[in-house]
Order: sequence, then C-alpha cells, then structure tokens
Amino acid sequence: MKVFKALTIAGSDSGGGAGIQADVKTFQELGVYGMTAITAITAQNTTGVQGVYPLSVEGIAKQIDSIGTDLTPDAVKTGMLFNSEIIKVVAEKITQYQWSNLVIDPVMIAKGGSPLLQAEAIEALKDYLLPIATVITPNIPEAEVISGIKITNLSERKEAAKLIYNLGAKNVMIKGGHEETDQMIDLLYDGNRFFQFESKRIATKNTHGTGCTFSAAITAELAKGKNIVDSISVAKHFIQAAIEDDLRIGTGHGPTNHWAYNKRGALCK
Ligand SMILES: Nc1ncnc2c1ncn2[C@@H]1O[C@H](COP(=O)(O)OP(=O)(O)OP(=O)(O)O)[C@@H](O)[C@H]1O
Ligand SMILES: Cc1ncc(COP(=O)(O)O)c(N)n1
Repeated sequence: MKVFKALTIAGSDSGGGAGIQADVKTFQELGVYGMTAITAITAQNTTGVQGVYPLSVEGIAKQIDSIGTDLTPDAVKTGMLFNSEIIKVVAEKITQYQWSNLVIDPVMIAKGGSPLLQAEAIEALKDYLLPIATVITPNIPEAEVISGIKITNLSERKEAAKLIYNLGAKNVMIKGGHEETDQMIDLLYDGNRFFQFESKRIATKNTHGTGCTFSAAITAELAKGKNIVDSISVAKHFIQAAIEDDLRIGTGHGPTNHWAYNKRGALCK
C-alpha cells in the first residue's frame, strides 16, 4: 500500500482548531500521513490569541531539513509564516528539496483580529512564495492586500484572481467565507478558466480554522495525485461538513468538526 505524505509548515494553535493542529487532523481524516514544521507557537483559544512566539529561522530550517533528508512529502502547505525571514527560509527550503504540489494559505489575521503576519512580510510573500505556488488560497481581505484592489463583488474577485495569477501562482482560489451572501462561492482561476465551488452558508459563529482546514484538505488530495479541481471539490465537501456539524466547544468562536466528513452525524448534537 502506498502511503501518501503531506507536510504543513505553519503555526501551532494551542486551542486545536486552526494552524498545524487543524492541518494534521484534516490530513489524518483524508487518509494522508501528516508531518509538521512549526513556524510559531500561539497561545490561543476560541476567545482569541493571547500570545505569539515565533521560532528561530534556524529551528524552522532544521525541521524542514529533517523531513527533506528522510521523508519526501507528496504535497506541502504553508499557513502562518509571521515574518519575511521565515517566508524566505521556507521558500528557499521548498525550492532546495524541489517539492511540488505547494498550497499557500496566506494567513494574515486571526478571526479575532490578531495579526499573524507582519505587514513588512507581504512583499516577501509575493516575491518568494507566489512564484512557486501550485495554488494560493486567500480569503477576500487577503486577496485585496495581495492584488492591491478592493473586492466588493464577483467580477472584482475575478479581476483580483487574475492580478494574483500574474504574480506567479499556478492557480488562485479566492474563498468566499467573508461575503454576506446566502450562497457561499469559492472562486478558482487556473490562468485560463474560472471555476465556482458553491455551497449554502451555514449560520454559525464556530468557524475558527476554516481556512486552515480547507487548504489542508486541498493539500491532502493533491498528495494523493488528484488534480486541482477535484482536490478543491473534496475540500469543499470536507469544510462544509466540518462547519455544519460544529462541535460547540469553548465560549468564543469554536472550531470546526474534523470528524464530520467521515462520520457524518455520529458525534453531533
Ligand atoms: N459560514 C459558512 N458556511 C459555509 N461555508 C463557509 C462558511 N464560512 C466559511 N466557509 C467556507 O470555508 C472555507 C474557508 O473560507 P474563509 O473565507 O472562511 O477562509 P478564511 O477566512 O481564510 O478562514 P480562517 O479565518 O479560518 O483563516 C471556504 O470554502 C468557505 O466557503
Ligand atoms: C496558528 C494559526 N494559524 C492560522 C489561524 C487562522 O485561523 P482563524 O482565522 O480561523 O483564526 C490561526 N488563528 N492560528
């Protein structure tokens, strides 16, 4: 039996709903062996972020080297990278090991408003990571920052996707979670065509870690050899189930349910 392996290079969320914890849970549920290189420790729960402690560039490089010299991942994702030094070393190592199937989730701000990427790092993200990305998965505010244009409707989202594509990413997926519409539309641009992935908006405050979970599911499916459209299609079903069957733990914005896709109904309510 071939074991498919995925690596997440991201921050730790002590509350377990986002970051590397969400990624590894998602990999596991989708049948992929998960590996991690931690960029920062956050003290975090459903009420917000209480502390951010980035790791040294040396410590991050060493973790990636440990994986690169022994366990070749079939796909890699990045999440919280915090500053430009971390972005540079991560891009350098991914290039050194010639890893393909790279999913960039350009995490900038936590749901509660805490910055997870320093403003000075935006240019490094564009210069070093976008050119090697198989797909980048910004939400609407992140797409505005990267493209430099305001997004108030689907046609502006399409324009932003083209601008981001021109920065070097092979595919651009602008998520619709921040739009106030009943129908949730995630938009993919592959440089040639637009694809829409649609679902019903679920009325819940428990959406902590949706972006991490969604991009981790795309990564897991790419690791298994699926193409980008089929990978996103599975990820969309995975996140819809995880939001719909929310766990209702914690007093703030609770996590999604990573069990839901495989065990629909078994643990809920
Ligand atoms: N209320 C909701 N109902 C259904 N789907 C949702 C909802 N909120 C987010 N999603 C889906 O979750 C995925 C992540 O989208 P979102 O825009 O929330 O990402 P994000 O803002 O990067 O997440 P995060 O804040 O966790 O980083 C997308 O597929 C989006 O359509
Ligand atoms: C370590 C880490 N990575 C990513 C997020 C984004 O998730 P959210 O926007 O749902 O808070 C987070 N809160 N913490």
